[in-house]
Amino acid sequence: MASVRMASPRTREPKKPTRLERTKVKPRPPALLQSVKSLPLDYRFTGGSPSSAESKKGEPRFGSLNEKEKKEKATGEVKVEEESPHSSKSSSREHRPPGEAKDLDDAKGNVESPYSSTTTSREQRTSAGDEREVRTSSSATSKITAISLSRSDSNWEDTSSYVAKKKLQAWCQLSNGDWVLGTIISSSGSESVISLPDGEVLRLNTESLLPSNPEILDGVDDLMQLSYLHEPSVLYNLQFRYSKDMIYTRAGPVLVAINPFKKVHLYGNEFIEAYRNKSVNSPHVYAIADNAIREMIRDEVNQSIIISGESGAGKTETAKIAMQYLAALGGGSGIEYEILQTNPILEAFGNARTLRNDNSSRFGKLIEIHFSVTGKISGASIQTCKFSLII
Ligand SMILES: Nc1ncnc2c1ncn2[C@@H]1O[C@H](COP(=O)(O)OP(=O)(O)OP(=O)(O)O)[C@@H](O)[C@H]1O
Repeated sequence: MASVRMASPRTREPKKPTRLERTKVKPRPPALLQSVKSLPLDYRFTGGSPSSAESKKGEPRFGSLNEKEKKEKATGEVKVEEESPHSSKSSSREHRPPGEAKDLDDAKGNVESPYSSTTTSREQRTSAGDEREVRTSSSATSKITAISLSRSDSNWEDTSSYVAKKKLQAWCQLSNGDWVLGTIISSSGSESVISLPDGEVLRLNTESLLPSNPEILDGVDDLMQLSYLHEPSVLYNLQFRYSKDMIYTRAGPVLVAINPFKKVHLYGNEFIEAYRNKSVNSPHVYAIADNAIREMIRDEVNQSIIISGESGAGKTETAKIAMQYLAALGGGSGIEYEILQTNPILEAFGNARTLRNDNSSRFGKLIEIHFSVTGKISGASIQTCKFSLII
């Protein structure tokens, strides 16, 4: 027996998007990046890894690009649990990544994607089985708190000094919390003079500057690839990708998703086939679901996918997307269609409009999808629960 569990619990969150507005990340000079609000000053982010933004030839492309951008470059059970404690954080920038968006353009037949939110996923394994957690958070205005790093705890002093001496670009945080990428003009002693994109020149403590990653790392699909992992670098990378409709980014085993609040060409049969055939390796919910079902069949161990995030982050939609993939791979008997059709019924009775989400789930869900030995869906069960926190 094996099972894959998908859960989307809400985490506590402030009532309104406040932190995101505090961090402003400005794109590199050549890039069309816009300043992005980030977490409060007392927050620090640490990112994951880099990944090439460019998609491989022959692979379906993810994310839609405008013309200008184009030019630029067994036996088991699957449990789907959905709750919705609002708690995911994320911030967004208006930087746009080059690679994955192109994949989306090439992908045709993504007619089935009414989704447009961001999500984050994690993978956890237990002795009883594999467990994955997916955290979702609202788009550009959400905050990313999963990875935090305090400056005081970091050892950027030496690096900052080097950056200052080389007159390289560095991140500096303004009094309002916004992050700005500036160019170091000079550095003497503990002070550095930095020029901001808007022409403003500031004299700051050299130690307060954070080194920027080389441009070649802009838009990497895994935050782990970033040379410098700190709040502005993570925010910059996420915003860069988001601007290219690349809403999914890896942070090691975790999948970070930014809610686009619009239709993105990332879903549909063509993408499902692409991930099923392993012809594409871009971060995606499909990839998470694919790994879960493959490991379930291979190891005969139940799998869990946990989706978490604040209200409106896209947990419910992400769960649907994952179920869509599982149904496509394990379907055939027709029961998968019935399972998918439970969503509108549950939402009709259990959803309500809130300040944060017009279609907010007012209950938690644990969906179990059972598979036969051959890997086909044999049944499912859905459990609901109340939320202790109602916003
Ligand atoms: N992948 C996506 N692509 C496009 N839009 C999305 C996507 N995910 C979410 N959205 C949009 O965001 C809205 C909120 O998403 P969703 O209801 O899934 O959030 P939630 O985290 O479940 O919220 P709550 O906890 O309040 O139930 C959706 O109605 C949809 O318009």
